[in-house]
Amino acid sequence: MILRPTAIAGVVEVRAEPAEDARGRFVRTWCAGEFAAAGLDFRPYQISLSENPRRHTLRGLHYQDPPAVERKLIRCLRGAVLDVAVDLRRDSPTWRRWVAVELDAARHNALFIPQGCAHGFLTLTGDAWLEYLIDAPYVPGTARGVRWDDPAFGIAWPAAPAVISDRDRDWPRYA
Ligand SMILES: Cc1cn([C@H]2C[C@H](O)[C@@H](COP(=O)(O)OP(=O)(O)O[C@H]3O[C@@H](C)C(=O)[C@@H](O)[C@H]3O)O2)c(=O)[nH]c1=O
Repeated sequence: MILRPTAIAGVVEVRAEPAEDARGRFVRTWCAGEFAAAGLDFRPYQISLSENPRRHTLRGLHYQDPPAVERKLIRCLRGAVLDVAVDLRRDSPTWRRWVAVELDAARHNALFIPQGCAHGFLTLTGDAWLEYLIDAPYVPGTARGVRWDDPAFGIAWPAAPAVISDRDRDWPRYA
């Protein structure tokens, strides 16, 4: 497992190092000790699955305000997505900057999103499944959002969404 920092502090791509033999592959996808060694004290509380049948489905951009903050590790179990994190920490040198990482089930890579960053993704294939490891319980009504196409961020999505929820289309602009 290789933890690769991105341009946003705390947003980390986790690259897998599969062990392969005649039977197939064995892939470590999270390890408390290896995360701690990289400065990430991340202990999952719940695991959730997001199934997206159609290509160019967009979900996000979502974040949580204190005290309902969460950190999450996101991996594509099937298909591929462009996964995006946006830095909403006003005291951060990369405030309002974004990073995008293609998560591909065949590569087993994942993206770690710290608290204070918004997250969203666009599916690049049909039938894209995302697994979330999240360090907090789900509390309905605590999700916040910003718009995927907000000019405050200028995210270079490779395509416009073909499927998006009304809620995600209508999030307020970031002030
Ligand atoms: C997020 C979530 C939703 N739900 C329920 C609520 C609702 O009935 C249904 C769909 O919820 P949502 O519309 O919020 O799902 P979705 O838009 O996929 O929300 C997710 O988006 C991505 C971008 C993230 O980063 C995630 O943290 C999460 O916010 O699932 C849970 O039971 N547990 C959860 O953790």
